[in-house]
Amino acid sequence: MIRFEHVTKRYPDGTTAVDDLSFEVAEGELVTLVGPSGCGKTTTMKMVNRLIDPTEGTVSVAGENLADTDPVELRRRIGYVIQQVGLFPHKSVLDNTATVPHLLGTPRKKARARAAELLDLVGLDPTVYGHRYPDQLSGGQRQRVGVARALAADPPVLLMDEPFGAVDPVIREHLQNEFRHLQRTLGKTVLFVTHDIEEAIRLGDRIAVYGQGRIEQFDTPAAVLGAPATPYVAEFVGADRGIKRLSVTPVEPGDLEERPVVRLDDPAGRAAEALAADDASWAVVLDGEAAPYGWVPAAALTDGSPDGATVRDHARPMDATLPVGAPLREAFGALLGHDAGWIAVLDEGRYAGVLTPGGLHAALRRATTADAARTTREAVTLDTVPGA
Ligand SMILES: Nc1ncnc2c1ncn2[C@@H]1O[C@H](COP(=O)(O)OP(=O)(O)OP(=O)(O)O)[C@@H](O)[C@H]1O
Repeated sequence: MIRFEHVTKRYPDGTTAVDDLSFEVAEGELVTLVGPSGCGKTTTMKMVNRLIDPTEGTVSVAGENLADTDPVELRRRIGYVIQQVGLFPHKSVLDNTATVPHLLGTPRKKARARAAELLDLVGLDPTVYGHRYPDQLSGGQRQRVGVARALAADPPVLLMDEPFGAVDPVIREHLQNEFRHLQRTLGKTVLFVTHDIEEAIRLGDRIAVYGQGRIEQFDTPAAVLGAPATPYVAEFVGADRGIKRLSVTPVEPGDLEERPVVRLDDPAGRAAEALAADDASWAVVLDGEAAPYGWVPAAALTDGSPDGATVRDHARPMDATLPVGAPLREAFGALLGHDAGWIAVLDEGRYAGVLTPGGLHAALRRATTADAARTTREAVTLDTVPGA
């Protein structure tokens, strides 16, 4: 959808901001450009809406070479969200959001109706906020209006330059999650600039890690964290990259441990025999619907179960469960939050096994091996991206 081919940008003073850059963003993909200040991220982004033209090379969007386009017309087709939002102070939130469709010729009433829908979509009730002016909003609310406005003309491509940089960390994470969800729902192609590796990881389908004027690695967050292509990337993503990887690695069925399973209504004696046969000290207890109820220690079943006792009489509830596919970070949090040292995992609502600290560790190792294999195997057609 967005394609850079051997693009170089030299400013008149001789600064080479971007040096022979080649990469491609697929349709519907969200790519984050991350790197330290001055490495050329913004210059890259501004070449997509022709706020800057390349010195050499070609930038194209949907197959169209941008050198052949009218910049003003192009910008109406490409949404642009920046940190300083740039809302018109004298226009209401609703009119700010309706600006571009109105410019494009949509009748005012229709443009406003669409604007109201978009405000709703970004979590601002149009009946409450629509008639306010930008200075009557919080920073986070202004950013939301910025996103709504960028979406108003329904552009296939969105460019976002540190859009959430000015809001506090809690609101920021909230906006990131909402935006990610919105982007997936709407299927927009997004190029997103940030200097924050956490943000890049949280949002990106793929991340381009910038060194000076060039991309050092272009890959999925899991691969960048699991197999940094260069020492520079390893340093940039941080010594705690193992921890960060917990956020981007999902729990898979193969990570789970099998435990003996008993039912709430099983006779205690029979359950005790089943555990003894497995030489197990505890079992997972499922309810009548095969959903996890909790666990039962073998000792409780064997010690003093009167005739007629069932597992229910000894079972201990444990309400934390996780679905297959949940990020390991969530699993780790759940493990730490419950004393049990394991957590029941569900596959489409049915009990699938338990995750233990050992399983968590194995899952991380699995992800590393898979990433390493993938990085060498999956050739990326980009000839200026080392390590890809
Ligand atoms: N108009 C200009 N004239 C000369 N040099 C420029 C100009 N604009 C940017 N630069 C230089 O080009 C390099 C890349 O700048 P750019 O704004 O693309 O970086 P960035 O990665 O977006 O940085 P930041 O995160 O600080 O915004 C920097 O060295 C910058 O000083």
